[in-house]
Amino acid sequence: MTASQAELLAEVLAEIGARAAAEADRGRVADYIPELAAIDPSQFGLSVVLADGSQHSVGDAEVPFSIQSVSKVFALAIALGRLGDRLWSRVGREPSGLAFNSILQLEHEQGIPRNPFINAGAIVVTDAALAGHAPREYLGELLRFIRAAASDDDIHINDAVARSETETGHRNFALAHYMRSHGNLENAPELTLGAYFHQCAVEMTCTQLARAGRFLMGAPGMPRMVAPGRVRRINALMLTCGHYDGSGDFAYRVGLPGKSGVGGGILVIAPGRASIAVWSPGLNAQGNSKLGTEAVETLARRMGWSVFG
Ligand SMILES: NC(=O)CC[C@H](N)C(=O)O
Repeated sequence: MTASQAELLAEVLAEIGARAAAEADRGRVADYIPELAAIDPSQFGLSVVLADGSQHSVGDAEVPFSIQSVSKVFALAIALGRLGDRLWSRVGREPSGLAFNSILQLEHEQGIPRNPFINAGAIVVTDAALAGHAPREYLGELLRFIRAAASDDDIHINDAVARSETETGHRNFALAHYMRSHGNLENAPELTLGAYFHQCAVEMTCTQLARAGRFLMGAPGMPRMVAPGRVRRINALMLTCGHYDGSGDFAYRVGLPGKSGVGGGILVIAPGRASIAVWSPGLNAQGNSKLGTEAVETLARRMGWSVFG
C-alpha cells in the first residue's frame, strides 16, 4: 500500500467512524435470542487487514460480539475439508431469496437446503462436519481453526448465548427435524443443534474477525487454511448467499463477498486486497447489520475495492 493509499484509508475510516457515531437510525437488535436482545445498539467497530499485513481499525473494534452466522464460513471450510465435493449432495449452492430461517423451500426440495449459509444449510454443514465425532471434538476443531486463522488463542464460545438460543431455537429445531425426516441429517437433531448453537455463540472482536478472514484474501503471506480453489468458491458463495434475501442488494451496494450474522457482525473480503470485519448490533429488515452494511459500502467505494472493477 502506497503512502497516499494509507492516508486515504485513514481518512475514510475516520469519516465512517464519525458518521456511525452520529447515525440516529441504527436498525433493530435481534431479539429472538434473549442474550442478544440486551446488547447496546450504540456500538460500532470496524477493522481492516491489508495485503501487506497491516491492520487499521476504528470505533469499538476491540469489543467482543457474538459472531453468529459469520461462523458458517468457518464451518463450511471444515466440512469441505472433511467431505470435499460430497457435501454438495446434501446442500445446494443457490441463493434462497428467503429469510435466513425459512423452512419454505425444504418441502419442495426434498429436505436439501438451497445453500450452506441459510440456517437449514448451515445445520446440514455442521451435521456433516461432525462426521461421527462428538460435538465437543468438532467445536474444539472449529476453535482451533478460527484461532489459527486469526493467530490469536484468546477466542472463545459464550455458553450463555448458546444456552439462550437452545432454549428459544424452536425454528432451528423444526428445520433440523424436517431435514432428518428426509434423511438429510445423520445425527439426532439435538446433537447437531447443540454443536450448531455453540458454533454460532463464538465471540470475537472486529480486530480478531478481520484477522480470521485473512485466509480468504488469497494474498501471499496470509495464513493458508484451505486450498486456493476452495478459497475462491467460498468467496463465491459469500457473494451470492452470504446475506440471505439481502445478498443481491449487498452485492449491488458493496460489490464484495460478505457473510453477516444476527449479532450485527459482517466479514467482508476484498480478494487480494483486504479482510474487513464490521460490527454494529442493529439490523435491517433482512437481519443484516444496518450500519455495518453502510460502512462497508462506503469503504469499498472510496477505496475502489469492488470485485467488479
Ligand atoms: N442469521 C444468523 O446469524 C442466524 C444465526 C442464529 N444462531 C440462528 O440460528 O438463528
